[in-house]
Amino acid sequence: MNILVTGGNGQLGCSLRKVAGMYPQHRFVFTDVPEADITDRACIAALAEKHAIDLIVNCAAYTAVDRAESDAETAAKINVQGSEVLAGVARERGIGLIHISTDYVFDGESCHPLKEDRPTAPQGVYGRTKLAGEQAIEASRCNACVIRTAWLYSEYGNNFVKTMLRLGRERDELNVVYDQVGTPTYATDLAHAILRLAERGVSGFEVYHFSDEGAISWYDFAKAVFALAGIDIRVGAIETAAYPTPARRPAYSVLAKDKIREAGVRVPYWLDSLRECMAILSVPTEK
Ligand SMILES: NC(=O)C1=CN([C@@H]2O[C@H](COP(=O)(O)OP(=O)(O)OC[C@H]3O[C@@H](n4cnc5c(N)ncnc54)[C@H](OP(=O)(O)O)[C@@H]3O)[C@@H](O)[C@H]2O)C=CC1
Ligand SMILES: Cc1cn([C@H]2C[C@H](O)[C@@H](COP(=O)(O)OP(=O)(O)O[C@H]3O[C@@H](C)C(=O)[C@@H](O)[C@H]3O)O2)c(=O)[nH]c1=O
Repeated sequence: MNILVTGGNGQLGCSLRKVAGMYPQHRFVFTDVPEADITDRACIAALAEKHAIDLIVNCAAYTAVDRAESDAETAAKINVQGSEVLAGVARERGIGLIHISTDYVFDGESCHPLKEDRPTAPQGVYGRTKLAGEQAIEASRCNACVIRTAWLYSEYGNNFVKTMLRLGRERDELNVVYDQVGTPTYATDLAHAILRLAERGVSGFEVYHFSDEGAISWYDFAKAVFALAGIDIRVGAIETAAYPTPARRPAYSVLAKDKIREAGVRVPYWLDSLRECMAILSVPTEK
């Protein structure tokens, strides 16, 4: 398959680049804003034509959850219009689209793992624009698969693990919320999940949930990062009210993985994957 990856310089895009060599049967075309702005339909259509693309994997998004609250227009342009453009090109050319969405489409009121058909109710601009992106793809009637994931981290880009490592070097103590529960996802695991679904073929419109396995709070996640990194820091467990942010976040967003597991996707335990990522992060990289 010829696979066009958009948002290829983000953390998921970089993770796909890392694993691409393990899938020599496919030819990957990695792009980001300069070569393929997903809001530019002519550009995406031309790339699809030039590289005889069979499948688009969209890793591009506006992911600044708090900033989105005061920059809804940009968030909507990328997360909604961008999705519409990709779906339009996929529909026109009869090719597939794998699109990534988020646990933040849910309100967090459940206390059971969330299945794909659970009613959505995003609490902030980021979640609302991601949900509208999903809906635009479904409405286009292209062959598409939406994978909702959560708490993504990796050795690339910006994420909670790297923030904790930075704060751990700078401070002696830190407070982290313990009343928001979810599951971290190593972007490498998601990259493999995407390619597994790609190989099964994308037809109709399907939503899948994928995160790593388990359920923890951000506090537990921070503690695990510090323990694995050997960082000695006092970490206070606080409630969300004590850590005010512009965007509201779901209190519970553990995703049920039964459907994606039935599709043949492996779901690693969150701590095993965190160990894998931390081993890479602590290896000094050459300039
Ligand atoms: N990060 C997380 O915790 C989670 C992410 N997700 C979803 O997973 C997907 C991947 O996220 P992640 O890798 O973390 O995101 P990143 O923010 O790391 O990467 C997104 C990439 O998209 C690029 N981009 C932005 N606008 C455009 C555009 N108009 N055209 C093309 N590329 C563009 C960004 O470029 P630039 O940096 O220059 O803006 C960046 O390289 C997203 O759909 C996100 O919503 C879901 C759950 C959790
Ligand atoms: C840095 C920090 C954060 N927190 C809290 C704030 C928040 O409730 C929680 C997570 O913090 P962050 O802002 O790093 O994470 P956030 O940007 O909310 O992460 C989200 O990103 C988007 C893109 C998604 O799709 C989600 O799945 C999720 O991964 O931890 C603390 O309590 N103490 C701290 O020192």
